[in-house]
Amino acid sequence: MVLSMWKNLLQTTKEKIIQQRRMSLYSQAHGYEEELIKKKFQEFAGGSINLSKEDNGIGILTLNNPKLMNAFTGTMMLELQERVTELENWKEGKGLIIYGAGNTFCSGSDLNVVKAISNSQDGMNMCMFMQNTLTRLMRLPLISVALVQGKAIGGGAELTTACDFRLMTPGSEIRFVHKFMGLVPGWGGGARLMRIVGSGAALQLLSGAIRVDPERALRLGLSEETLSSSDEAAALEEARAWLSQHTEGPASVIRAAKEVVAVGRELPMEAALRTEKDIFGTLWGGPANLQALARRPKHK
Ligand SMILES: CC[C@H](C(=O)O)C(=O)SCCNC(=O)CCNC(=O)[C@H](O)C(C)(C)COP(=O)(O)OP(=O)(O)OC[C@H]1O[C@@H](n2cnc3c(N)ncnc32)[C@H](O)[C@@H]1OP(=O)(O)O
Repeated sequence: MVLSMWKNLLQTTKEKIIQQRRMSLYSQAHGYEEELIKKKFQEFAGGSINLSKEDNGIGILTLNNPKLMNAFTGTMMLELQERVTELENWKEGKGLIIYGAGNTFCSGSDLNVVKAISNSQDGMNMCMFMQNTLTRLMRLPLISVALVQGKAIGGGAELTTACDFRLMTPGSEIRFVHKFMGLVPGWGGGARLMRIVGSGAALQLLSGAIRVDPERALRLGLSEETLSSSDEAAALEEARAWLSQHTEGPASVIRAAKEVVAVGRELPMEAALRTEKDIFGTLWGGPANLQALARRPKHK
């Protein structure tokens, strides 16, 4: 009787944590009209967002619009939301690599779309749609990596900040060009950049639209490593190898490690501690814990 009660409590705790983390940032209460903007996005087709979920728990998400440097069309924004929902429901997932087709990352919104939605209502709905989607991406219980080859420009630069880590190839560049558009980041990239590199560096990168090459990115803590190859296939293999050192082990444990850091990143201290306690409770005495105790591992 006690065991089944314990299992039910654990399942409820897990579901509670997941549900809380999945709630969208914006709803109608914020004036957000999701169905309206989704309908508008449908008018701007082109490109795709492809997701491959592998048996080893690593997902590969490809931004696929190489003719336009992987700029986001309207349907690509819709597909990104669909892929994030798929990833939220992938219980075996441990890691995610996001990269662009054609040896370049992403040049932000398709400027043809930007021109067509330059009115306030559409612009604000696009902003809230992409902030909702990228916040959910950031909160996925997977360790995520943006593999930056070529250019990550504007919204593309913002997308890199929604990942836990960035890996860059020689000659690649992250650049927040928003000021040249008479804008500031709208996909949440300003708030996330500040938390990654600090307010001073974030303000310099935004106000100066500074070209961040791999060396500068390492200095700022914006990139973890500069890969050795610029070639698409080789760079992807290097990124897989880098990620695999962080995703080896049971999915339940890897996913919980990301959750603990994600709540620590976002919640006030006492709420983060209480949520960490809940996450700890989902693992204590669980299969991975009991198997480890049976093995009595030595960490020499
Ligand atoms: C909140 C996000 C924000 C918003 O939504 O308001 C944005 O992200 S706005 C968009 C910000 N992005 C840009 O301003 C990037 C514009 N593009 C470039 O600066 C360059 O294309 C660059 C640096 C990415 C690459 O330059 P390169 O010389 O290597 O290539 P091309 O410029 O010849 O580009 C090839 C081809 O792609 C088209 N292209 C590139 N980026 C976009 C884009 N964002 N939207 C639409 N089309 C884009 C470019 O026009 C070329 O096509 P072609 O038919 O040959 O002219």
